Amino acid sequence: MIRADSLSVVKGRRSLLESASMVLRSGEKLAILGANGAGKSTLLSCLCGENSDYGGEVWLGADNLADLLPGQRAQRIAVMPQQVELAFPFRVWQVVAMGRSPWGDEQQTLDWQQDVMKATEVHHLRNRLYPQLSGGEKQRVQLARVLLQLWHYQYPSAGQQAYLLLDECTSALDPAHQHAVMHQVAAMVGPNIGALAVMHDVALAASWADRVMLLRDGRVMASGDASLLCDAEALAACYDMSLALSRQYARVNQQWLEGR
Ligand SMILES: Nc1ncnc2c1ncn2[C@@H]1O[C@H](COP(=O)(O)OP(=O)(O)OP(=O)(O)O)[C@@H](O)[C@H]1O
Repeated sequence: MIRADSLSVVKGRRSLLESASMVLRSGEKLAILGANGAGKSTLLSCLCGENSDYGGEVWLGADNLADLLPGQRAQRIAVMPQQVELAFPFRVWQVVAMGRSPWGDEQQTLDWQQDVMKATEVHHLRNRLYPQLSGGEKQRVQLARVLLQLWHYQYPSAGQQAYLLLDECTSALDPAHQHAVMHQVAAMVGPNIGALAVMHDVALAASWADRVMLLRDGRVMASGDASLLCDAEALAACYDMSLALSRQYARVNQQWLEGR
C-alpha cells in the first residue's frame, strides 16, 4: 500500500496541504476530487516522491518513501503528471518505450509495448512524430508510457505491489476515450496494482472509482466509497457550488453507480 500520514506542505506563508492522510491499497481504484487549487497535485507530488519538502510521512509498503532512490520508486510507482512537454521529435513508439527505462528492458518487452499501444488506442500512431499529435492523442501516448512502466505487475509472478498515480489523465480526451482509458486502467488494477486518479469529471469518477476522497483547501474534507459522489451536500461544500447544481450532479452520479 501507499500510506500518507498527516502530510503538510507549506510554501512561503501559504499552507497547500494540511495534515492530509490517505491509503491506497493494491486492488483499489481511488479518485481524488476537489476544486482548482484544493491541493490534489500537491498531494500527488508527495506520494510519488517528486516533492520531498513535506511534514508527515509517506510509506510504500514497509519502506519510507524518503529512503528510496528515484530508480527504486520508479519501479513501484508510475506517475502521469498533468502536463508533459516533449519538444524533441520522438516517434510515438519511442515515447511509449520510455516507460520501460526504470527496468532497462526496452528491447525485451516489445510485445508489451504493442499490447499497451493497442489498449490505449495509439497503435495506429506508432510511427508519427509525438510533437505533431493532437492534445488528446499525446495524452493517450503518455498514458501508454505510464501503463507500460508497471505492465508486468498484472502477472502474478511480479511478487510486489505497484501503484499508478494519474493526475487528470483524461482531461484532453473525448468522452469515448475517457471511458476507454479508465476502463483500461481498471483492467490493470488487481492483486499487485492499485490506481489513484485525480479527476474533475465527477461522473467519470462515479463510473470508475471504488473509493473517493474530497479535498478542500488542502484538507481531506471527506472520504468514503463511490456513493459519496451522490451526496449533494458534500459536493456543494467541496466545490463551493449551489445545492441546486450539486443535486443535479448527484443524480447523474447515482445513475452511473447504478449502471456499473
Ligand atoms: N510552488 C508553489 N508555490 C506557491 N504556491 C503553490 C506552489 N505550487 C502550488 N501552489 C498553490 O497551491 C495550491 C494547490 O495547488 P495544486 O496544484 O495542488 O492544486 P490542484 O488541486 O491540483 O488544482 P487544479 O485542479 O487546478 O489542478 C494552489 O493554490 C497553487 O496556486
